[in-house]
Amino acid sequence: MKLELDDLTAGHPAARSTAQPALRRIALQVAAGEQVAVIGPSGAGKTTLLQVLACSLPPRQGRLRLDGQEPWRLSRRALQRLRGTLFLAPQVPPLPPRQRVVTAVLAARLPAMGLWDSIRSLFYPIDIPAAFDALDRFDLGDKLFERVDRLSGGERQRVGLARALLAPARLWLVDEPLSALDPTRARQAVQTLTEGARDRGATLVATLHQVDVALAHFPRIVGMRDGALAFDLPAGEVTRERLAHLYAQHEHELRGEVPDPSHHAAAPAPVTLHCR
Ligand SMILES: Nc1ncnc2c1ncn2[C@@H]1O[C@H](COP(=O)(O)OP(=O)(O)OP(=O)(O)O)[C@@H](O)[C@H]1O
Repeated sequence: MKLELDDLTAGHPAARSTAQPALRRIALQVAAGEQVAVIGPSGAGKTTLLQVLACSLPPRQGRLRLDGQEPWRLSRRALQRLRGTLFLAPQVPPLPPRQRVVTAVLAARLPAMGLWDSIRSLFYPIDIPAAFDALDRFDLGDKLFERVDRLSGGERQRVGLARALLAPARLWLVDEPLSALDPTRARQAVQTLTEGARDRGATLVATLHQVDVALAHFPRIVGMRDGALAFDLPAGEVTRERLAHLYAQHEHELRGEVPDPSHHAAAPAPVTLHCR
């Protein structure tokens, strides 16, 4: 799916009237099948950007187009259909606690199911092998029939991500997918996500606090700060200086070892910035 944001401003309905908009005059184009990581300090507007792309928050000004269509000009039914082709993985996946993992994962397919199959799948999982496959790619095959409330936070987060592999979506919007994962699992998870999106030809936009993971796995990096785009660059051009500027006064949020691509010739040791 192709994304176009044109001079787009957006804010949350519950925000104070004196607060500046969470997104200010964003201009961004993402080609179908592209993979983009959005980084920036807390409060930069990363989640809000995903909410706008997921058509859950309308722009106040400017224009959003998904595959050339302006979602907020569509009929309610057409908007619903369009939403069925988007997959949003929020920071905390909304998994019903008493549900079995298999049912929770297969729920990702609901947008493509008829009413009867949707109801039936809540009681009799329709495609258990596919659920196992998706979970197994996140190293969770043994949790297939476990209840959601018996999983750890990191396991729940990976179940939420496994849903992407089953969703009938052309756009994956993944909000801070690694917050509950240790570094090894985080790298595996992001690898599975990027491969899964590539295999399906889906566009992938992920917000990430782990800058090193973003630079290692995503070809394009968008830096946000104070609701605006700070930069939009190939990963190889995101230097330590740019990151220092992006995270100025928020240095404690910069996580991971960030190699400086501008000094590759001198082959320096990676510089550890800070860990939260
Ligand atoms: N539901 C809400 N109601 C009112 N204001 C909100 C709401 N959600 C976010 N905001 C405000 O919008 C701005 C951007 O928040 P957003 O969650 O998009 O940032 P973020 O970059 O995703 O932060 P984090 O990295 O901490 O998740 C912040 O100033 C925040 O206070």
